[in-house]
Amino acid sequence: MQRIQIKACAKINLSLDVLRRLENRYHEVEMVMQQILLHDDVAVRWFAGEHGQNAQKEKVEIELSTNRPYLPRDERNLAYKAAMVMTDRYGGGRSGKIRIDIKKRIPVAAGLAGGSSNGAAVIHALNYLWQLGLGVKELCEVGSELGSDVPFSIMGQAKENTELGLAGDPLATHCAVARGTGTDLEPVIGLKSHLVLTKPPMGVSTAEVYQGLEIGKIERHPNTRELVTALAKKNYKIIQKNMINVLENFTLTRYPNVMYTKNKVERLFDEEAVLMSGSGPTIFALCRNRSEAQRACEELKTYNKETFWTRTTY
Ligand SMILES: C[C@@](CO)(OP(=O)(O)O)[C@H](O)COP(=O)(O)OP(=O)(O)OC[C@H]1O[C@@H](n2ccc(N)nc2=O)[C@H](O)[C@@H]1O
Ligand SMILES: Nc1ncnc2c1ncn2[C@@H]1O[C@H](COP(=O)(O)OP(=O)(O)O)[C@@H](O)[C@H]1O
Repeated sequence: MQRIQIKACAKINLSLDVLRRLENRYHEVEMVMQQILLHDDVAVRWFAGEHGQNAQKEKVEIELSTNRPYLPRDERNLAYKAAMVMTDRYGGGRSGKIRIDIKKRIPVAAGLAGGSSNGAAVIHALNYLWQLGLGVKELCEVGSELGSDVPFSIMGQAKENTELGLAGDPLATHCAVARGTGTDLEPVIGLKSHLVLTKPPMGVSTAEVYQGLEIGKIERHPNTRELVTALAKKNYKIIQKNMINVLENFTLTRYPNVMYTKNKVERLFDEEAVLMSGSGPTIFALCRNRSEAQRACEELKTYNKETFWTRTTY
């Protein structure tokens, strides 16, 4: 039996712009995605079965466990689905069992790509355990079959999980500009910051938010180029000025709980350093140091149980 454990990190969107609705009901976006240290632990074991003639008859079995009993443990789980996609593509001639154990910390349906990070981790794990020798570009291509956020998770995990041997790959990065449907990724210099994240006790459907968005009525768009330059120059004033998420207005208006949380966080911080991540409902704030993040976390925990202090990865 061979085993690897992967740090499946969450992401935040430092900016999120929607440019247009596409014919396939997806949307063309332009966003800056940043990996954060808050992570799930994804352990993957490969029990090789018999080789030779028997291998033809046997196939690859997949088994999954998680500490969140309400999550599916079959192909509806992105980690399980990732194992299926990898088996379809690269499992030919192999027989045995893939055992996936997920210890979740990242809140679910939160705008933090928790599920995507689990899928990405399984793709990395099987590339490693099966010694496929695939680079980040090829792994991202597999990941894009699972979801729009999966390729970024693959790039981030390649940087953070050095034991995978891919940290030097040109596409391994903590931060990227995402274009197209979110899978066309350009590595950029990221943000070094402590953070507090807080999620009201509800989930948000990404599809509902995109479908509900009225693109013509968006009032403020982020300037992605300006944001990328500001990140490279560590110009926090300009970074904060461009921390705009065009999905925020829809989620805040539709869910008063999220609006309430955002107002609470804004009262603790400079308003410009506070933003909703992805389609929500998690609200994050940039903090000056760890103790500020810890203090804010204590305070916000009294409103939302799912409140964390963490930092970006860099
Ligand atoms: C909004 C973002 C920002 O990073 O993240 P989350 O809030 O989900 O974390 C992403 O664009 C979400 O990525 P992800 O959650 O992987 O989306 P997918 O599974 O690919 O798609 C879910 C649904 O969202 C809508 N969708 C997604 C991506 C996109 N560019 N346009 C869309 O309209 C589609 O309706 C799709 O059916
Ligand atoms: N491994 C997983 N972890 C979390 N959610 C998962 C997983 N697999 C499938 N899901 C499903 O995906 C949906 C979105 O999950 P998640 O990735 O946490 O949200 P978001 O994209 O908003 O960050 C949830 O409704 C959940 O049931």
